[in-house]
Amino acid sequence: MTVAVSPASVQIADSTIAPALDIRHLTVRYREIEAISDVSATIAVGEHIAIIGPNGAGKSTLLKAIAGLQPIATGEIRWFGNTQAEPNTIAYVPQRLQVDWRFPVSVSDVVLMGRVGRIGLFRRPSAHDRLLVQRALERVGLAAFANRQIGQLSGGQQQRVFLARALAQEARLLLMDEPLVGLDIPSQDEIFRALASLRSERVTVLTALHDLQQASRYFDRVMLLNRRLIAFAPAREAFTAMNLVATYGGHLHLTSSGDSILTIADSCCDSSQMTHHD
Ligand SMILES: Nc1ncnc2c1ncn2[C@@H]1O[C@H](COP(=O)(O)OP(=O)(O)OP(=O)(O)O)[C@@H](O)[C@H]1O
Repeated sequence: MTVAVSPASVQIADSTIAPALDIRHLTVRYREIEAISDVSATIAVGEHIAIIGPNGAGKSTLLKAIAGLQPIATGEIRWFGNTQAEPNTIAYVPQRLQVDWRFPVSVSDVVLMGRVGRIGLFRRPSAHDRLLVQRALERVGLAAFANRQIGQLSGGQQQRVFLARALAQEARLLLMDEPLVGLDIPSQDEIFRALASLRSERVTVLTALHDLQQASRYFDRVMLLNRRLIAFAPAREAFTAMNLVATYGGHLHLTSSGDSILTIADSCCDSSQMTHHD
């Protein structure tokens, strides 16, 4: 006997899969400063999300809270349906300036650190671990740099080392805090290529960004954040003049030509000129 599976029953099965992240009424404070206020968002497994907002909007704070590095004041985060984050499943790539690049370790050592959670601190890495390190370096175009000290790399290469570490970790959730700051276009492209290759493995990606054009080109949805969540939608829907003014406030000058071209000069942000062109 054959059993027909209707599209409706397939949908029911799909809807039982827990989202990668379920953030409910999240508020994070540093003493009296409320860095994030009542943020709620549900992110599906495999989605790639750009977090957009001016300096001080709470982008890093949100990423750190999701990484389990920042205590939550009120609200809740569920990771793959669990109320506890499982560290092995999350890779967090901090802002470049937060890393001590003089630390005397090689590129492959840094990438191998991504395996520590899986192999344990005091066990030797296996051939499989080393293979994963090599593959991760190949994926970000750095195989030839495996034995270099990390301080001897360019900014773009250093950022890619941390992406390779996340790949070697085999994380299901990748959090990157402004990975493109200070990188030239080829290095940025290399990072986007590596991120794109994670789609086939359904790795969920959240990246803090300043460039609206890149957000709309490379990400499924964008979060517009300024302490509270202004919008969370595909870029085409989220990047309305009203939402952008709510996000960037008085620092924003909008010019538009037709419906789809926005030019934003934002004196508060690292990038002095941000553009969004369809
Ligand atoms: N460790 C801290 N102690 C006290 N206040 C902090 C701390 N970290 C961040 N803040 C404050 O929290 C708010 C949000 O900061 P956060 O770094 O999350 O913003 P951001 O959007 O990532 O900014 P940027 O684009 O400049 O990195 C800011 O007002 C900031 O000054």
